[in-house]
Amino acid sequence: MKNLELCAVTKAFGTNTVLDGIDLSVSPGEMICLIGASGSGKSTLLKCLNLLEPIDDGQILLDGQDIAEPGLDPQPIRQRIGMVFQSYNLFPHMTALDNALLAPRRVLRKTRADLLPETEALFARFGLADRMHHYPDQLSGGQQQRVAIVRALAMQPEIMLFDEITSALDPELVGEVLDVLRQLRTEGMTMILATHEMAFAREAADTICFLDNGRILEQGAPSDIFTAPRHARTKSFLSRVL
Ligand SMILES: Nc1ncnc2c1ncn2[C@@H]1O[C@H](COP(=O)(O)OP(=O)(O)OP(=O)(O)O)[C@@H](O)[C@H]1O
Repeated sequence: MKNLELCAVTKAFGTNTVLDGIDLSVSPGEMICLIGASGSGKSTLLKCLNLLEPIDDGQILLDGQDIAEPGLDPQPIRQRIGMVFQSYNLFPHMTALDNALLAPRRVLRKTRADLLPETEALFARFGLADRMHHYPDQLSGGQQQRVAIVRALAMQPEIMLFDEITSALDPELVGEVLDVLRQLRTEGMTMILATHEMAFAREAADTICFLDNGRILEQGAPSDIFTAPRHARTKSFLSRVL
């Protein structure tokens, strides 16, 4: 059973068609890397899945339910599909722990005491046990991004979306954030990420989707896409970035 299915998803900003009939099936535990040139629609696709952008046509089926139907309350869906952005967006006046507790307290309506054991365990799992009580400006960029991931995981999502989460980091901090993704993958989290980290995509993804002008031009195992791309445009993109 596929748990997320996109059928002919279309999205335009004015006359600019940014997603042009995207079909994509996402299996439980699968890691999909979206690759493609700047402006090809990767971020917009992730935002549509998180209901931050409405789609114009098509369906987004989560366990068979069309979550893109106008008028649906996005909140319960966002609980199930978490998203992490390039900018960590942590509240500067709150500790890392309080940042992570905020949404579950409000949305899941659980008390701090109820949430503490599992949230502390999340910090520990991602090597942040000694940083929980620090404020964002006391943390490195890599640590802040890992806190942002922990904050999203605290909502116990079934699917995680990551939008260029290492792009703002100094090169020496990228590895620690990619390690979190590797760990989530071994734990069976379903993930879709937009990334320019080709080496990581090649090593860690189950499926690579190459986006070109709002279309998935080709998709497949990294070994196929990276070694024998079928389309000239994929080839040309890879020759520029590898
Ligand atoms: N809110 C918006 N309003 C108007 N146009 C937008 C908006 N968001 C994105 N676009 C346009 O949609 C297209 C796709 O942008 P998108 O950010 O999805 O690409 P991307 O593949 O993620 O690029 P990058 O790798 O640079 O992040 C671009 O032409 C962009 O200018």
